[in-house]
Amino acid sequence: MSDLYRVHGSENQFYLLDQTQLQAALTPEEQQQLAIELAQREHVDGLLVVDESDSALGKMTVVNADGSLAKMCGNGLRTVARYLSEQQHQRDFAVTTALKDLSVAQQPDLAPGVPAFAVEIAPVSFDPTALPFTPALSETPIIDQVLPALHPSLHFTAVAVPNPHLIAQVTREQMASPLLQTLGEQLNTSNPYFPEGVNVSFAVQLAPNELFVRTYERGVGFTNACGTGMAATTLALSQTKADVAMNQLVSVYNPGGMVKTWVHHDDTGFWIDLIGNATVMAHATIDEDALHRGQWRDVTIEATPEQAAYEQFVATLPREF
Ligand SMILES: N[C@@H](CCC[C@H](N)C(=O)O)C(=O)O
Repeated sequence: MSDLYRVHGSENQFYLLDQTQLQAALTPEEQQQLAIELAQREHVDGLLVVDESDSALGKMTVVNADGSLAKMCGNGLRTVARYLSEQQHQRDFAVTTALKDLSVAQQPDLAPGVPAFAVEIAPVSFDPTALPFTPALSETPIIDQVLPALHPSLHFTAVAVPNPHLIAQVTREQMASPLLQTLGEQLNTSNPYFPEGVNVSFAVQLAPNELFVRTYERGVGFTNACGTGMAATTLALSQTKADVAMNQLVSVYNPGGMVKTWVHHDDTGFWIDLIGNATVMAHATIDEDALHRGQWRDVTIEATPEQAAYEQFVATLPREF
């Protein structure tokens, strides 16, 4: 039998599979099939696959709900960090991701029974080829720019962290409107601007260094929270809005809870710390052959007490959305 864990960061939910514990690793096609099956049957946002790494404590691969691969996942990385930390008894280490080994570190619990981790979000690029977006949208980096092809007045910033994000600060009315869904769907189906799709985030400023962010994710659709989206949004607004500061903690609320972000900059460029919960909701056991066939059948799922603790924590948040 093999073990999987249902995990979440800010209710961005995944199944986590440690391939090093299997008799045979899943092929990329099998991982893709399994992610699609899990999204359909268990309504999670994707699959996090843990492998061995030559240069870090472990390696994370992110497979979206539609089977596409993601270059990074901030909420997912916190849960992988917790898994590796408990497995290998370390608190401060690195995890290999698609483009870079990223630093992760255990943090004080957010509340009783709510473990937390900080993860590095990097590398960061505003270069059109890094997202990528086409000259039909803009020939230069998009920073606080009106894009008439997308909307007559919103100011957008596009940044890869390294997965692609398009961000706009909006009013509460715009946040409540269907605009985010319309843009998210337009830019994540065949379109002349973002050939590989893009995560689209809207942000409302609640107070200085306090944001509410909602994201329509590439390969998924609406999520409760997108960790890289909240990190990218803090970075984008810290460059263009006086009310979001670099080198300070920023609170980012989302439909699934809240995280803290911190934007850094030095000679090498930008990076962002993302701090939030890493919750294990359930432990699942399944026959390894079924996993290889992408069949989520005859599974035993046992819930942990952690979700109740998380919901109690969220109930204490001063939420306006
Ligand atoms: N939810 C994630 C981001 C997952 C990847 C995204 N769907 C993509 O394809 O870029 C996060 O917490 O960062």
